[in-house]
Amino acid sequence: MDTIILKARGKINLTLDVVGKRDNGYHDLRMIMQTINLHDTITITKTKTEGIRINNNLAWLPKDDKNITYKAAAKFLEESNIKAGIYIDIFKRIPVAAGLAGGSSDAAAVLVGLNKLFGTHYSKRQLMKMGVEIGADVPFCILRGTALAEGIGEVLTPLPSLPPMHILLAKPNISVSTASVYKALNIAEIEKHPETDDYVEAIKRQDIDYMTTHMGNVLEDVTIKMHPQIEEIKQDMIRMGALGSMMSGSGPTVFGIFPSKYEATLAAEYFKNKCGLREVHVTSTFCKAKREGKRRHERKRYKHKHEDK
Ligand SMILES: C[C@](O)(CO)[C@H](O)COP(=O)(O)OP(=O)(O)OC[C@H]1O[C@@H](n2ccc(N)nc2=O)[C@H](O)[C@@H]1O
Ligand SMILES: Nc1ncnc2c1ncn2[C@@H]1O[C@H](COP(=O)(O)OP(=O)(O)OP(=O)(O)O)[C@@H](O)[C@H]1O
Repeated sequence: MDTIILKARGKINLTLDVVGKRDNGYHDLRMIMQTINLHDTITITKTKTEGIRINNNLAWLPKDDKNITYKAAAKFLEESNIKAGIYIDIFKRIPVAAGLAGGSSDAAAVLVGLNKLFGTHYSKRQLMKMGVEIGADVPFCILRGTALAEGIGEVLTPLPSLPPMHILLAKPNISVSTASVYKALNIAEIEKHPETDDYVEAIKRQDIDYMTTHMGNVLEDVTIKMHPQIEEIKQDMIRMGALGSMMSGSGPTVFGIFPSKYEATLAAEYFKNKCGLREVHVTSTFCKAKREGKRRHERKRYKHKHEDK
């Protein structure tokens, strides 16, 4: 195998709490993360000439060692002591610098893809360990699904899959640097912390009503102070029928959970046409259990087919 194509899915934070600050500036978190189906497509090809080459479909996105996928590939080659040539093509759909872990997910896909391409058989845990050195969200992007994330985001406890939910993403026409949001946060000034443990229980009993009405993100106040239009988008989403709406990660993307794809699509038209937002997507929550069930089924079918011969 010389080429592999992977889906690098984004994420939303259903809750995000900051519980401490480390000497190196990083923050201790407790947050519930959820993979969404909106994805970038990553194609990795082995090449004859040694080195890492990158291409992507956005004119302004780095194509050199500034691209996070370069760092992921370099880390993998260093860890595995492999000397090889790699070409990475990225087709971006996930908005950049948006709070949706677009870059982190690309990096995660590169680690997973190279592991398959070179047959190195690293475990998921080993890949996640490599991943955290590239970015705090990378381990979750390797794990995927629904999870409680602690530490700086890398201590992950998988949670039961959520029932499929319709998600609308609306990004104001601005980009926000994650570092600047964490820098501006004053932990002592946090007014309301999300009830993370109660939220975990609600996920366990699949209580959608609780899940849509008890989301909370302590970074919201910080980013909204910088860009008040985030609050307007949140309120518009509720007015347009969202069961709940919140900023994802450090922002500025706002997501809404809608009762149907139809209502999410109507609201999307409003944000695109009436508010002039350029990056609006209707997507859904990624169900890991369903995906793994499908894979088991495919393996079984493959086995049957070959045993019949
Ligand atoms: C906001 C979230 O997306 C929520 O899921 C993540 O916490 C951010 O994860 P990320 O973008 O992968 O983070 P990194 O690329 O490792 O770090 C970006 C910047 O965010 C800050 N950062 C990140 C994670 C963390 N637990 N504490 C932090 O203070 C650091 O100052 C760092 O300079
Ligand atoms: N493959 C990539 N995809 C997206 N951004 C990249 C990539 N490589 C480098 N970057 C740089 O990383 C920064 C933002 O990354 P990213 O899109 O992961 O942020 P984010 O949406 O805020 O994610 P997170 O929720 O993890 O903070 C931008 O400055 C961008 O130029």
